Amino acid sequence: MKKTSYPKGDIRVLLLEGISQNAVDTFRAAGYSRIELLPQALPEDALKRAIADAHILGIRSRSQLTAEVLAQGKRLLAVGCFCIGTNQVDLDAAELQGVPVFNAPYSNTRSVAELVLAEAVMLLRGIPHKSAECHRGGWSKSAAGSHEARGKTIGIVGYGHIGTQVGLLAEALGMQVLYHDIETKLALGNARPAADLGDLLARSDVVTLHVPETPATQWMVGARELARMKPGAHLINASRGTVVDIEALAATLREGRLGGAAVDVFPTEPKGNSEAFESALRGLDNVILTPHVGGSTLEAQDNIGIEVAAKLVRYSDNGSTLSAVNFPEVSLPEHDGSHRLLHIHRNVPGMLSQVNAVFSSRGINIDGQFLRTDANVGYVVIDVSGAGDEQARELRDALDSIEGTLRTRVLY
Ligand SMILES: NC(=O)c1ccc[n+]([C@@H]2O[C@H](COP(=O)([O-])OP(=O)(O)OC[C@H]3O[C@@H](n4cnc5c(N)ncnc54)[C@H](O)[C@@H]3O)[C@@H](O)[C@H]2O)c1
Ligand SMILES: O=C(O)CC[C@@H](O)C(=O)O
Repeated sequence: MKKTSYPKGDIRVLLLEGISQNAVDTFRAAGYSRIELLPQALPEDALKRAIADAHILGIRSRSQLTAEVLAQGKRLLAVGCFCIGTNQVDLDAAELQGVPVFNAPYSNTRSVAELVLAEAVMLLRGIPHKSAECHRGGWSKSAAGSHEARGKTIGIVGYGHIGTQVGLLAEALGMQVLYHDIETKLALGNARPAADLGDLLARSDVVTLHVPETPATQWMVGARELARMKPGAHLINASRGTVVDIEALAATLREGRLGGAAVDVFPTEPKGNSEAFESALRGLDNVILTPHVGGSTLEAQDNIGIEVAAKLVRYSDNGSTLSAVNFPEVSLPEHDGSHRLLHIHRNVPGMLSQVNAVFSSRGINIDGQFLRTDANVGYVVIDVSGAGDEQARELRDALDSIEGTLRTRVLY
């Protein structure tokens, strides 16, 4: 294990929102010891205080890392979202602060897909309503409104990692699979693209949403879209709460136009398990309500813990930003020389020549240099041999004084 310039024992890792113990174990195995694991998200003020002391911050979907919150993270090196979605982080603000953000793009995909398929079957059979009646002492043994999934059409909006898995599972049950995506997607199995969203809504018995939260997906299913769905069809949303207009959905369900719905995500979600859940959908028997647990299986959380912690360790130890969601991606080899320096800067012309001048003007030969840029930021990693620790610190200070520098580190 290469010794880092900043001792690992001093690097503070703060993990919020009940992240898996596997993450802690991964950090410990890599030599990190100052790890704090909290079961809940923090309110804004507490989050601002906590981020001020953290070098590495791990969150899930509840912690809102706005530009204002991030600005308190003066020591912050990296953020890990121990989930798929990264909409809770102001990614541009993080990047311009020199902070890469990592996530787990696949580890809970299967968990979401399994839940969605199970909900599709339950809704097609009218089980939520029947179950609620039984709980009240009722007994409506009847086949009316109960359907097999076989032969029915499932319409998948957002045919990405989760959407394609849902499609494959649904096809195994004998369902017809239609999908709509803004990108051209390879159809798996016998799935077929719909002409557009309206076409998908009009032809599906079950519509399931698997898009990310973006300006284009905000309220993408409202009264107009619900009106285009087949009478008696079902809607499933396990994507993000801002994708569906919940009031419009509740009104449509009350009118009896749709058969039912399963909703896992909401425009406003409780910050923790002790906060009350409010929604216009509460009390509707034909709606399955779940507390944002689509990806919450032990299998998924354990895998996510390892995956994201490993990415954070790799960045902290080695400088690699491979698979960061907001940052130029650099995959770095191990380096046997004396020092590795990181320079993160605004992507403006002339930066690299100024960086190189810092080394050439001191007669220091560069062993290896790795540069990647995106529209906002450039990330350059410089490996050198033969420089002493004192000289490495002096090089860092010289790099720091280049105008447009966002962050500089001597990694080792
Ligand atoms: N409920 C949960 O616990 C849970 C768990 C995991 C993920 N999620 C949510 O599910 C979302 C999807 O996850 P994924 O891994 O499949 O993501 P993904 O990026 O693999 O797939 C998303 C797909 O949506 C498409 N898309 C984007 N904008 C669109 C639009 N306006 N119209 C149609 N298609 C559009 C993309 O092209 C992409 O194919 C995540 O962004 C996350 O918000 C929720
Ligand atoms: O675990 C969470 O809080 C979020 C789960 C899910 O919405 C995701 O984006 O992966």
